[in-house]
Amino acid sequence: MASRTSDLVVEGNTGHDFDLNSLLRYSSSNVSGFPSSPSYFNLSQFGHGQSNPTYLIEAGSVGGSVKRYVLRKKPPGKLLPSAHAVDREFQVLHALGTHTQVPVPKVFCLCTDPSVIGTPFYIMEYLEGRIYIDPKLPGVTPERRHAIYKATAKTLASMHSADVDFIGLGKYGRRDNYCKRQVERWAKQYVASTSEGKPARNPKMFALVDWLRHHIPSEDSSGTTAGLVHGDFRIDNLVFHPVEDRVIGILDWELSTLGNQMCDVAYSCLPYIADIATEKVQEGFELTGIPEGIPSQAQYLAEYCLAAGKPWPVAEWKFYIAFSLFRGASIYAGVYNRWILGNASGGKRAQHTEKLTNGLIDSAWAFIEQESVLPLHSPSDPNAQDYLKQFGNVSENEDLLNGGKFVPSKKILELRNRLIKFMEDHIYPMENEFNKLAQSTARWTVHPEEEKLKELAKKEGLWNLWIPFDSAARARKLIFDGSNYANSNGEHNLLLGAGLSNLEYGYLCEIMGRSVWAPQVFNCGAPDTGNMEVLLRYGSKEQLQEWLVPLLEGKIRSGFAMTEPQVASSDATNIECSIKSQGNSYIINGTKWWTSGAMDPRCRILIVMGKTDFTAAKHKQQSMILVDIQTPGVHVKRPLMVFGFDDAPHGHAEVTFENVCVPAKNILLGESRGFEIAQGRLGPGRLHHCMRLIGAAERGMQMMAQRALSRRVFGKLIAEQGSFRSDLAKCRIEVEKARLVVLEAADQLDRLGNKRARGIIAIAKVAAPNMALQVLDMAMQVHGAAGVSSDTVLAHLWATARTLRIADGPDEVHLGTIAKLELQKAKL
Ligand SMILES: Cc1cc2nc3c(=O)[nH]c(=O)nc-3n(C[C@H](O)[C@H](O)[C@H](O)COP(=O)(O)OP(=O)(O)OC[C@H]3O[C@@H](n4cnc5c(N)ncnc54)[C@H](O)[C@@H]3O)c2cc1C
Repeated sequence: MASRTSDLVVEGNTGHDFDLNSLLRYSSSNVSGFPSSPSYFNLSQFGHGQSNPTYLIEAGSVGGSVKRYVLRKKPPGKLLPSAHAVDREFQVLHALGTHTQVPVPKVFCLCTDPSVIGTPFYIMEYLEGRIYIDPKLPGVTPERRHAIYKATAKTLASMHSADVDFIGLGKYGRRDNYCKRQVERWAKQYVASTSEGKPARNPKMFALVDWLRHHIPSEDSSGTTAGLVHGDFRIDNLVFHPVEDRVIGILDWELSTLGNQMCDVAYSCLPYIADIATEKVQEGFELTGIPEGIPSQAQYLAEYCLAAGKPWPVAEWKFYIAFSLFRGASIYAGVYNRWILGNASGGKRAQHTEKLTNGLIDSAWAFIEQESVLPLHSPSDPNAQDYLKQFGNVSENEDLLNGGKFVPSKKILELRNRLIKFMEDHIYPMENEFNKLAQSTARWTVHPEEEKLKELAKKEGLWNLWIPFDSAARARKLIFDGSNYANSNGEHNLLLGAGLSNLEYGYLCEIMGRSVWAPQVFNCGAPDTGNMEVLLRYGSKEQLQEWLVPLLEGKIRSGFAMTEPQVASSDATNIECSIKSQGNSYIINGTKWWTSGAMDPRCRILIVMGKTDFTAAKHKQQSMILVDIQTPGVHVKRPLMVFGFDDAPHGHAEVTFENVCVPAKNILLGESRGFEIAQGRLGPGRLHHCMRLIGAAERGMQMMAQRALSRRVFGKLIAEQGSFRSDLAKCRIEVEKARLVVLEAADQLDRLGNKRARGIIAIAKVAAPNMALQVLDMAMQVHGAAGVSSDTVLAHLWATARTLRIADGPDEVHLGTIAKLELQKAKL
């Protein structure tokens, strides 16, 4: 049974005696939204946990609701060196909460002044949810147990995928030799907690230290498994949503640092090995039987490895588990010592921790002495021979038949079929009509049928499918109060998409790419998706409400203005547009071109990249700012042509900015953060182009084959000509190769994030346009003169594909990235 967060409060026990008035004064001035002179102010201590004392603050004014916050402080008294650093907890929570979708409580303020309540503390958001104290999950159905463990593995993987350099935690700790340093650190702590007059020392602990020193995995020194480490990642440090089986907050970051992430993974697996809730420490699930529904250790680990992109750790697992048990033993020895000294924050429970310490040491030795501790291969590896032996014949195993890496799920197949039908029923039949208007004098107007099709797409649930579930989570929290959003007449109109991963979207985006007219009908067109992604990831609540919501609704469109005619813009450090701070405003001056979408009559907002500081470091000069296209001084000068296509009514415009004055609140993320945002925007946006290019190529393949089967040349169908058959086959090979690369890139983007997936994204961005050009060129060839005319869609698809060897970074830039990573690998 889960405990509600509020159940964990111990009534009347504030543990320590500190000045409540002083705390109230401090909170009123430093916590945003805190009642200024509350008529009700109460403090109660959370009983769970042995670490930094944690309190529930409740404050309310007459007639208003009671607001809840959580205070976490350093314990009083003499402490072990470097322990209980609440300032570090605050730092990591702030970084993750601001820059990632990793679920953490929002932090409000850090107070390092001991005069306020005696020791440093910070105040954070109170999360109402469920906490599972017992990892056996008693009273929970098997299905939910399974979901809870799966969510735990995925949450750990998402936290481990945080790009520490990007989120400002690059110096949060040393990355290499983590285990080496940790073994010494906890050995020292154990010695400090056990000595004359203190708890007795256990000689097996020193033998364990020795074993660990000799078995540190080589990846520990190379740093290949390094990143953000939580240090105490276990199920009872997670707050689950009140009703859904997903994590809404990771708590207790006291031991967090940078280092070897496999230590976190092993630590989270300890319930399989040891039961620290009872004195029978050595009886983990693997011995007592895994409660129904909870995955086996190997399955849990496989879930994590798959989500985090980590290799199966069979060779190193003995070390990591033994290390976790050793570290646990040392921590509990410290708790027991504090209990003896009278300042353990967990109260009476601490008196049992000596037994726990020794039990963990015994568990470590029992584990080390086992012959094998994990199956040779991950259960998710379909080639795993021992898995097959364990689970029987491959052909009888549905998971293996249906669950290959690039086999879409039933949900995606169903969406894909609906999308294909929509294309056949509504898009292809309208292409001629749309084209006609786009070539007429009324070209810069929107065809009324397009808006009708948008409504239809919404009704059919084919709307905003591009939104990755993690980006949706932020918007849901910031603007929709945690709920999905349906329009007032209750139609199937989920504005935040269908909760898909980038990989899942790949199977759908490809279908949209078969027609240049399709993406915008599903609100999945460029540059809107990239711009919405920027707002979803980096926009403030106000910016989201003003601009993101109408974009999500498809009521307005947007442009992204970075490229400038006078400088080589593939290197964005060259851009010259100036964004000057002036009082409460920014003044923008510059000329942009190729601002796609700026000609569209529905275009209302531009994201402009310019320089706020021409003297700063090269990548810190740039910022991005939101500019309402109707602001005085914004001049949309002319549409640019791509091989004779102006892509009306959307268009690619030259736009000048003449003393354009916008409010300071329009800056995105803050000054000098332009490059950071560009990196976040470009990964998914680039891949969407690649996905659509696969679809464009498939359309070319289909048209080419149909033409070849119906057109006779020199007495034979083209399809009967040997040279054609060989070319067709080569095209198919290219399409399949490129599709695999694009799906792999989407999968890596989901699992590893933008930065770590940059190599494969660059490969996809070069491979997809070049493949599409080859296939469409062949399709045009087979169509003869008709192929290069505007009587078929081929020329337009080809022209669009050709621009993508330049737009979103020319091939050469991506080739440079690929080569750089390749050379780096060789240097390791
Ligand atoms: C249809 C279309 C739509 C676009 N939409 C937008 C938009 O919405 N918003 C926006 O801001 N921009 C947009 N662009 C602009 C596009 O992103 C830029 O054209 C692109 O970044 C290249 O910049 P540039 O044109 O200034 O070329 P330059 O930077 O001058 O580069 C020219 C050439 O130099 C070579 N080169 C560059 N770097 C290297 C290198 N490292 N090694 C070797 N050779 C190199 C390449 O051959 C490259 O093509 C669009 C472009 C097109 C064609």
